[in-house]
Amino acid sequence: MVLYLFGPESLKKMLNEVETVATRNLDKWAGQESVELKDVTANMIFDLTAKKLISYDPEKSSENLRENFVAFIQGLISFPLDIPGTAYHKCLQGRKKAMMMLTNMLEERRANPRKVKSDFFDYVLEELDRGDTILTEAIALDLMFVLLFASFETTSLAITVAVRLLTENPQALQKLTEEHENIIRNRENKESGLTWKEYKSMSYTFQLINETVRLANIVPGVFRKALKDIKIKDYTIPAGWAVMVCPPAVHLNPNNYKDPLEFNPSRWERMEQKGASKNFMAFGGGMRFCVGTDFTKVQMAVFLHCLVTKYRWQIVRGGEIVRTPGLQFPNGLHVHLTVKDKQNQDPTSESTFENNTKFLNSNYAEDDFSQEHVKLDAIQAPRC
Ligand code: HEM
Repeated sequence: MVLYLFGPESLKKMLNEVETVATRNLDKWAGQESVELKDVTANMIFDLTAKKLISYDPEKSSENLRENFVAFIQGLISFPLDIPGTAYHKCLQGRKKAMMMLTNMLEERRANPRKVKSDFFDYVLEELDRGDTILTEAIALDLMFVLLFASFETTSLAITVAVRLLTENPQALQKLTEEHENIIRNRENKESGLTWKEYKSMSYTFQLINETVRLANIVPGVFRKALKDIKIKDYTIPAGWAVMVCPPAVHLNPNNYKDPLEFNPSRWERMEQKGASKNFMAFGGGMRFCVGTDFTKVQMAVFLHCLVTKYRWQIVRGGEIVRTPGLQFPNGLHVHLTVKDKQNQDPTSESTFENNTKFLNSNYAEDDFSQEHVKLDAIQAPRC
């Protein structure tokens, strides 16, 4: 069912819409003194996903659906003390309010069914009305909640990490910019939007996305249950035990990745880039492999295409990373964006990098990815 929304056919149709949304937003942000990238990209992605899922329009709604998800996320891993003021209480309240909004929408949709299916809710309703379905209303509402929650926080974090890494790595930015400028250069009609063929040709971009999520480790742990006794070296995990798999332990292991703390998108040239493997599980693996992987890649690739072909940027504030244990930018990543042509300056030019490098050195010389890995080691200590 989820493939109606995030399968290849649907993504092909969505490509131009994703590009229009990214272009419109970047254009708006470039007119401002600075924007906090994590927040604005989360907003952008939430609005697009919520429109596709439930035709949600923040301009027309009296309630702020995203606010409830933000409260939910902030208390997701917190001390379970349910009294007003605690993160856990806000988390429960956020989920309750978001679920209430979704339930009301479902009831309203039931009362006024649409003739033409136009969003994911319509497919869910059709499935619910089938006599032989295993889907219940409660599961359907949970699914909508999970899809909304999983879509915007993860991808906006990945975009923000990618921009920070690109800022620190001029050669990678240069290579990425060349790939995207070539796409436009080789086009017959320079004004036309991205095609699926062009999207599929972005080989360096896909390497960069893999390298970003490998280092970012946005999901620090996934859970499984041992269905039978499992022997690993001299240990046995008894049947029935819960197992927490820590992707960072795999992604930062020098036996799997040479110089694992180094941001080196080109390392993926010789590696399998799709799906999951025992050395790459940023999107999980097996039966529960992330259903939003392709959607995320479309969003990231298209956003980066629009960014590097039309804009240059400078980090003006924030950028520090902490893990609680999920990756966070506690002070955001504030960037000043300018349209390239206006400045008549290449985004990879010396002065841009000098400015950014000066900023990064002065503001978080102590806080680079290797610092984060120290923190990650602590998280990984009790790993299986
Ligand atoms: C950078 C972006 C993303 C990352 C790093 C990520 C990571 C993951 C991981 C590690 C899992 C596996 C959990 C497990 O194995 O137990 C997962 C599952 C899932 N993801 Fe994502 N995800 C991303 C984007 C998205 C998006 C955009 C959506 C939806 C629009 C999404 C929806 C889901 C859902 C529904 C599952 C559960 C699948 C299942 O249990 O069958 N994710 N994701």
